Amino acid sequence: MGRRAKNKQGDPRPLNEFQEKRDRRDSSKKLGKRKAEATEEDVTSKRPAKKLKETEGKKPTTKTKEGKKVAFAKISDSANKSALVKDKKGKRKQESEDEDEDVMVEDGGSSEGWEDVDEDDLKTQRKSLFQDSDDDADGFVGDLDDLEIEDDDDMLRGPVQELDLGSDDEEEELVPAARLKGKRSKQLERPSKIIPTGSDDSSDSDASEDEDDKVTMANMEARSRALDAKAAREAELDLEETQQAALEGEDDAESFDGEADEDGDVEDGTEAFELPTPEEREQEKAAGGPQVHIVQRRMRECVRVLSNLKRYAGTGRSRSEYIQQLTSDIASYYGYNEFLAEKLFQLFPVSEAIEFFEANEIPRPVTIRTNTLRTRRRDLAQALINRGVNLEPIGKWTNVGLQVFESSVPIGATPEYLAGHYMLQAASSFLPVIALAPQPGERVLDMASAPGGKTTHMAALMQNTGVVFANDANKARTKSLSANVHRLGCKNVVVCSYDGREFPKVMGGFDRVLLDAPCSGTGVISKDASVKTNKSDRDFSLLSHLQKQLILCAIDSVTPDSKTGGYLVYSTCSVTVDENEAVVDYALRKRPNVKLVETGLEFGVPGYAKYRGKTFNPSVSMTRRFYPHVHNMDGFYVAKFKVEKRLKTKPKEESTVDVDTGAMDVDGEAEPSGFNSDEDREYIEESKRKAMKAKGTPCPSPEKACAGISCRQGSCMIFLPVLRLMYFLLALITFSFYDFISRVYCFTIHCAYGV
Ligand SMILES: C[S@@+](CC[C@H](N)C(=O)[O-])C[C@H]1O[C@@H](n2cnc3c(N)ncnc32)[C@H](O)[C@@H]1O
Repeated sequence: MGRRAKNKQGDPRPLNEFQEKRDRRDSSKKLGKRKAEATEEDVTSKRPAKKLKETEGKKPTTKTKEGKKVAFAKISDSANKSALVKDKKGKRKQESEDEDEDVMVEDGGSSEGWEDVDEDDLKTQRKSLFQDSDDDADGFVGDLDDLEIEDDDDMLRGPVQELDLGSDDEEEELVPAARLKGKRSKQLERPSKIIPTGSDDSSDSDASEDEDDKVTMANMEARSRALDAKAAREAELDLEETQQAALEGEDDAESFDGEADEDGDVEDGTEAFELPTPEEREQEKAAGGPQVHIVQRRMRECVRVLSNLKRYAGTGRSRSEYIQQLTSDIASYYGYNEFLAEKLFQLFPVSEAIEFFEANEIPRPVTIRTNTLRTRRRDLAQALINRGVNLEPIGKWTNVGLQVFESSVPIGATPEYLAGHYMLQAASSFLPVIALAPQPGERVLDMASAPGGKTTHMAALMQNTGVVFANDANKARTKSLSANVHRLGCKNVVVCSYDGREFPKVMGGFDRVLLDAPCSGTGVISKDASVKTNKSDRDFSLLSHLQKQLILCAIDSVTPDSKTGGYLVYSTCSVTVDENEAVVDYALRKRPNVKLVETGLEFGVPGYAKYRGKTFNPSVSMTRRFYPHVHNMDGFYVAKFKVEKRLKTKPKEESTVDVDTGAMDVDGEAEPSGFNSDEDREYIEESKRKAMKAKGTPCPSPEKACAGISCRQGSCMIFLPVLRLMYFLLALITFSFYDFISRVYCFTIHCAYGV
């Protein structure tokens, strides 16, 4: 429930609150505690309509019991217990279906909680939803520029799948001989809903029993007594089970986290966990991969051991061996390639890493952005509610975002959508535009803009004044960009298609530039699971290199003389350090005329100023990271730069800087090039020369001909005049020599013949 509750739409925690929570977490170090906290959040993040329903004739005591039963079902280690719980759950469902509905709302994971919102609820919502504007918003959300309408159901289903590291037996029951073959996520083989529903098969059994044995006047009294006795027995069992669940829940939670309790002691009787031997691993492989429940148990054990290696590690085993086993199991359990599983695992403390991987299995909420060029959020919400769309403002941090919970119409094809009243857009995509804060009348560049979610947002903030150059290197993608620009009625947008690295040569002098860079997409794995397997070390190197080139060109496109701006925002939908902090740090080193400034975003985790032995510029902590498991939005990164006038001094020599800061370079080698100073000119000249050669045009000048061969621009500047002088002298000498010879010849002729 803890993780599920966290992934439920809730207010984005502001940075300080998030940090407080982290501090609390660090001090308590108990998953049990996290669960308790999450429960509180869960209650506060419930939607108004459901709250209304809960207060109508519900039995809170039963609700609590049910909730605990769910927890028990999840964490139970015994197959018998598990079966018992399921059986009993079914019975309870028969007794009261309403109760189940409440439980689901409370657990916050299931769509059923919202499926039967009736007219009255909708009316109540209509009245209350926007009366106090954003103030009642509890939300946080995900990216949907390319939302498939068929996926709506999935997107709306809510977070019901989760790694249940303590429910091995249930898993076994459902997938008896499931083995981890290949890279397919085992999440897919898990039940889509852990929370019991009204359609539970077992719920019917009692009914049929009762029907067989018909009620007559004669047996009525006896039956009634029997039913009373049965109810009393069940109540007793319920109580017993609830207490047991509470106890085991705590135990399991602690053993999952493997962390010490409040006194700093660990559970008594916990034994060391022995890793499988190489032979055992071979056997496992030969048998077609480990079974799901074995992997789950091993992951849980490794997490526990890593929390206190000294105490729980097997004899002679090192931390790295447990980490290796854990990342390998994460890779097979969630379907990642081992390289990426390890790369992402390294970003977080051990138990948080599991939460991150879990969150990637859950779709982020559906969100839309009101196009203020065409309508107001309140009017849009009303229009959509009238069409049967169940929605709510996203959160206080945006006054244009709406989260869609449920819709009886395809949200990407309503008349309002077609009329450009909104954009289907992930909440994370709002962030870089909010950070950039383009002003009316400015000249703005969106360097990598297709399909235009952020471009159209900027145009709206600028109230259709000034100009936004919406560029994208991919011509095909500029079609959807243009379509969106037209649909949303943006009149201040110019669409163009250049490689971003050609800026500012093609045009420059912008007040603000947004570089929403092409990236690996490790922040949007819940939307595109192919990222799990198709990214290699080389991809990250190439992307990081491209991002470094683009960011320098983006910086150079900003005019430091801007009266109102002079800003660049760099963003990615990736969580890796190579694509984020390393790129930002590189830009700071290569362009001494820029500095990082606060993004102005109210929440987000500070960027890494140090990471795995690398030290970046300390100001990198001003950048912001966003995570699915923390903010319930796509993984995202935002950095904001202020561009100032160039100083005469040259940027520090790369090698020195690398030694100083230990910052990462492309492919781990010396940085190949930026687009900068004398060094860059050489590369530019070379590419010009190549382009001219390709066109069959002769190279226009000796400088250009020699650029890119081996000489540097600086040495050419000295060498060429010397060479020219030598030619001149040689010519003079040659001329003088010929002149002398011809004179001698003339003199001889004159003497000999007297002519
Ligand atoms: C993350 S997407 C941009 C999303 C866009 N900002 C939005 O909000 O809708 C990155 C874009 O960069 C474009 N791209 C890739 N390489 C590029 C380059 N060298 N120059 C400019 N754009 C590039 C891709 O075609 C892609 O559309």
